[in-house]
This record gives sequence, C-alpha cells and structure tokens, in this order.
Amino acid sequence: MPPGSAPETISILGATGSIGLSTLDLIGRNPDRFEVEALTANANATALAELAIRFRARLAVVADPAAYGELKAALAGTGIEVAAGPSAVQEAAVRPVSRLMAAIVGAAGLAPTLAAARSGATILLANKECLVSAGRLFMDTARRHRARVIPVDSEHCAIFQALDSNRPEAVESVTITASGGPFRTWSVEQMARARPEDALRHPVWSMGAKISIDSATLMNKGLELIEARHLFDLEPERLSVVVHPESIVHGFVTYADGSVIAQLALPDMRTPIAYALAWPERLATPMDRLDLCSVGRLTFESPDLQRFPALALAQQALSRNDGTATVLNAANEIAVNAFLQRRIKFPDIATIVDKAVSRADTEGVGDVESLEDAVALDGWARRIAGGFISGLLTPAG
Ligand SMILES: NC(=O)C1=CN([C@@H]2O[C@H](COP(=O)(O)OP(=O)(O)OC[C@H]3O[C@@H](n4cnc5c(N)ncnc54)[C@H](OP(=O)(O)O)[C@@H]3O)[C@@H](O)[C@H]2O)C=CC1
Ligand SMILES: CC(=O)[C@@H](O)[C@H](O)COP(=O)(O)O
Ligand SMILES: [Mn+2]
Repeated sequence: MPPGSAPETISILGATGSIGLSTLDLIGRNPDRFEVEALTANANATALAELAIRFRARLAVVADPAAYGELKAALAGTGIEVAAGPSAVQEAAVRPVSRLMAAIVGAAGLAPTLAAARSGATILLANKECLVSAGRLFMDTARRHRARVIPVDSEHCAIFQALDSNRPEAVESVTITASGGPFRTWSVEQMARARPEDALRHPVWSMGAKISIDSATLMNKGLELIEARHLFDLEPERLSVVVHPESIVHGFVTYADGSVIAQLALPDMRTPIAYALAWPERLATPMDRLDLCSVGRLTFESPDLQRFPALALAQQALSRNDGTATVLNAANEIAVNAFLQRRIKFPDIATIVDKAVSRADTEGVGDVESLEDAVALDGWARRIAGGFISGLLTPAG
C-alpha cells in the first residue's frame, strides 16, 4: 500500500469463527492499512459484540434473530449499528467495502456470498460449501457482475499463486494436498469406533468443528476438488489429490513442459488469509518462516478410497454438471452434525451421503440455475439425510 493511502475497508461474514478470528488477527496488526465495516456471526452475540468493539466495526449482525436482544444490549451506547436475521447478513454482505471475507461455514454462506457477487464485491472466499453447492451459478454471477473472487482455502491459494494466468492452455494438471486427517493410519475397525473428540483432533490445522470432521473423512478434499473445478474453470480430469501429512506443500500445477510449480508454507491459515487481504501485494506476517532443513522430510502418498469413501463420493459428484454436489454437500452437513451429536457413528457419515446421492439419482437430480434451485435441492437433501439418520427411510424408499 503506498504511504498516505486511505485504509481499506473490510467486512467479515463469520467473524467469530476460526477464519474470522485469524483475519481479525491480521487486521489488528495492520491498523493503518485496514478498517472494519461489518462483522457477522450466527448466534454468538457476546463474542461478536466484543470483536465489534475491539475492531471499531460500524455494523454487527447475528443471523439468528433470537440473539438480537443480547447483541443490542452488549453494544448499547457504542454507536455500532446492530441487526439480526438472514436478510440482515445479506445486507451486511453487500455494504460497499474494499474486500469482503466470506467465512460462514456451510451452505448458509451461499445466499449472502452470492449477493456480494451480484454487488460486484472483491470476495475473499473461505466458504467452500458455497462453491460446492452452487459453483457454476456463483462463478457465472461473479463474472457477470465483475466481482473478484480470491481464494482463501490454503490449497486454492496455492494453486492461485502457481497458475500462470497468461498460459491456461499449458496447464496439464492441478494437484491439491491432503494432510490425511487424524485417521490417516487408522484401520476401518478403528474408525468405526472413532468418537467426535478423536475426529476433532486434527494433526496439523486448528479449525472449526465442521471442517475438522470433513478432514477426518477426507470429504474436505472432495469438497476442495469441486471448489477448484469452479474457481479455476478446470475439467475434472485435470484435478487430483495427494496425501502429504506434513502439510507444507499446499498444492501444485504441472505444466505441458513438465515443470511443476508448487506453493509451500508452514500450515497457518494466516498466510493464505494475508495473501487474499493484500493481493496483488504481499502483507508481512508475524509467524515463523518455513525452514526446510528443520522439517527434514516431505512425504507423499495416494489417498485410500476404500478407507475414505467420502472422497470417492465427492469425486463422482465432481464430474457431474447437475445438482449432485448440492445434494452431497447438504447431506454431508446433516451427517456431520449428527456425528458431532453422537447420533451416528463416524463411518455413517459417508453412508448417509451415499444414500442421499443415490436417492437423488433415482428421483432425477435437477440442475442448479438459480439460488432458489440450490436452496430447494439443499433442503430436499437435508430432509432425506435426516430421514436416513432417524431410520425413517430405507434406501429402497
Ligand atoms: N478453519 C480453517 O482453517 C479453514 C476453513 N475453511 C472454510 O472456511 C469456512 C469457515 O470455517 P471455520 O472458520 O473453520 O468455521 P467456524 O465454525 O470456526 O466458524 C463459522 C462462522 O460462521 C458463523 N455461522 C455459522 N452458521 C451460520 C449461519 N447459519 N448463518 C450465518 N453465520 C453462521 C459462525 O457464527 P457463530 O460463532 O455465532 O456460530 C462463525 O462465525 C468453512 O466453509 C470452512 O470450510 C477453509 C479453509 C481453512
Ligand atoms: C487449512 C485448510 O485449507 C484446510 O482445508 C485443510 O486443508 C484441512 O486439512 P486436510 O488437508 O486434512 O483436509
Ligand atoms: Mn483446505
């Protein structure tokens, strides 16, 4: 940023979460460079109010209307605007800002992030489910309204940096890495007994609960393949996953001449977030630097689709152009919640997603041409997955 420039304004959807807090950590370290416009959360009014005060936000919004009273009371006399409800989150998302961090977890992020795309915003996209649920619609909308989409997901930030935008035809393949999650070396029998606390213990990253469970099933990598397809407009055949337990290499692009361009960094989300906050500039970060001699060895292996069927399910959805990925995503959200509530076992997550996708196939999956299509298909898949969980439905009907 040139000296004397006005600060950039930033809004954060999902400010109280893991990505939201890491973003605010960087903003707090650069008070001359960034100002906060709007912060949103779901129901965590106390944490949101504290952040809004500390970062001098102009607006604080909770999606859950039941949390409005608590937020209003906590911000009384501060001059910070307060609002509640999904439509207020959407209004926060379209407030004019320099950059919008989209870090709501799950398909709940789709409507506000799509609204931001329609407003032509510069979107720092962490909310991968929005691209899984409605990737073509989202990217077409962004293109039509000249919204810029800068990836935040670590692998996609890596690919974004490794891609040569002048030579898209020279890209042979794109590979994203997976840590392998907490169960990388566990047998099927061990995984059948895995408890939520085991699955939440990620070996490398500290993240929110939903993405941590997705990492344990490897569904996260499947969602990321679909995310990459839409973000970079790549054919499914060019996309692959390699397991890399050290999580130092985040992704790489193989070019027609055999060159492989990778991005490496210690696993800390503040690095990709800093990249997105400053692109095309670079923001200084306070973390340790990668020292390859102290890391010593970088190892790689193929994902085991037998032990991790969720990845195989997502790979099948990757090559479909209809709403299969919308169904996969919604059923996964329901199954992950049920596992976290100890209502189902760990392997049931993939089984329920499989059953929901098969049911959609049998009934004929529609296309996702609009937000309404995505919301309807998402709702249908949630009901179907919920029915399977409750044992009310059988695969035959
Ligand atoms: N954490 C990470 O390191 C990474 C995360 N991502 C992606 O970023 C996104 C956020 O992940 P993460 O920060 O871990 O998630 P968290 O669970 O830590 O935070 C989620 C945020 O979304 C808010 N939220 C939850 N539900 C709703 C809703 N229905 N409406 C509005 N807001 C809601 C939460 O508010 P409240 O606190 O009130 O519940 C919270 O602010 C996900 O899509 C994830 O896949 C991608 C790469 C890495
Ligand atoms: C930090 C990040 O980008 C996560 O999506 C991460 O990739 C999760 O770890 P896994 O590689 O285990 O899924
Ligand atoms: Mn990732």
